[in-house]
Amino acid sequence: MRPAKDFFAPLAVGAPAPVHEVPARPARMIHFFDPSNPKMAAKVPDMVGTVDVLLGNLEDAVKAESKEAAREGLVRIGRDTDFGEHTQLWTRVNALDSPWVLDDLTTLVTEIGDTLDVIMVPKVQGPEDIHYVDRLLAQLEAKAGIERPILVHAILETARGVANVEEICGASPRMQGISLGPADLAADRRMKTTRVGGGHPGYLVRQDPVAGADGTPDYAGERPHFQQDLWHYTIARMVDACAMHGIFPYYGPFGDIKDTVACEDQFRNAFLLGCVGTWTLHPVQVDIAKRVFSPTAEDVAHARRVKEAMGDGTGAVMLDGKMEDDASLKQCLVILELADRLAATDPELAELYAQKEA
Ligand SMILES: CCC(=O)SCCNC(=O)CCNC(=O)[C@H](O)C(C)(C)COP(=O)(O)OP(=O)(O)OC[C@H]1O[C@@H](n2cnc3c(N)ncnc32)[C@H](O)[C@@H]1OP(=O)(O)O
Ligand SMILES: O=CC(=O)O
Ligand SMILES: [Mg+2]
Repeated sequence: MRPAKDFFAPLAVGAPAPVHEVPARPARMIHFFDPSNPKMAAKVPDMVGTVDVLLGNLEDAVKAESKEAAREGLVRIGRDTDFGEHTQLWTRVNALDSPWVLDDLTTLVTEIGDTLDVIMVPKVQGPEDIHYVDRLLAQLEAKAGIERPILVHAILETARGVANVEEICGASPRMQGISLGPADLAADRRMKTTRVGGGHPGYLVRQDPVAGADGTPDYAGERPHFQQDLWHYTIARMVDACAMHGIFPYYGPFGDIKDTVACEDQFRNAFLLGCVGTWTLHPVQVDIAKRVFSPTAEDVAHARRVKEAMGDGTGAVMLDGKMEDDASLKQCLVILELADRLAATDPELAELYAQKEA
């Protein structure tokens, strides 16, 4: 165990000092692209300013024969693209047990380390994986003369990772956040869904049978049933672990690209539970993520009214027939803080929230 006094010490001579607080930069959508795919790569410059995060993916979904081309493509994109003030560049490197990850980390940090904000590490099993990446990044940062630490984001996609999620979140001051990886997690847990995220029509609860004419339960009769969320437990656990450690939770992939309705539902469930963003795999998912992970103008206006009505923040008041008090004010402050942060980088939202105020 690293004692508290050493937690924020750089892990290599010459490496930048770790951050004490993870910067709360908007990351409503982490937009995945394959840097080895010329069509997708060509779209990156035009996406700057339209998405919060562009992520050059090197892991799953990139063919083995294209791993090197993807790495080189990302280096080119990192060097040649102006990401502006508000779009971050992240990468997802290959898994720690793969033959590619050492070259991914070495190449990316030394070639474009000053442009990369966050490195997403897949299939994290426990804090030991983060410790390995932490020390290696410090050595590479020192070698490359990088002045601010590159942050680390873990994907929660193994049963062992879920069991260790609190320790993973607290493993390093580099930890920026965690994403749910429902596809690998389903496989690792031996769940019986073949979908990439989202619900399943078989996972449901059904209303009790009503009594038939003879007073006994009519098991064959019409009984409403409701599909449940397969991912609720894991997302809730991830949100608690992240909140406890002051880092950020994210929903991951929603693979049914054509089902934009269910995608929006899944994103909104994650938003309501505390996630700050999601992955977007296709351009069609970007606006959905932007809409869902930005508070509505109505929510912001309501939060402002509660804040106003609560005066010094203590006591209880009635507003529109509902009780508001110190705790509900805190809920409203979460919305207002998020709205202010997003409005600072998104002029459309700034205008929307200001209009509602007027
Ligand atoms: C499940 C576990 C995980 O690890 S999920 C994370 C890994 N997976 C990914 O990163 C997948 C990323 N997305 C993709 O590969 C593609 O979007 C997939 C799903 C294959 C669909 O591609 P495609 O059949 O070309 O779609 P399309 O014809 O509707 O595309 C229209 C135009 O948009 C482009 N496009 C597609 N996806 C992206 C993207 N992520 N970023 C930027 N551009 C994208 C396509 O190239 C196509 O362009 P054009 O109009 O032909 O010039
Ligand atoms: O990497 C993501 C997943 O769902 O697996
Ligand atoms: Mg995965």
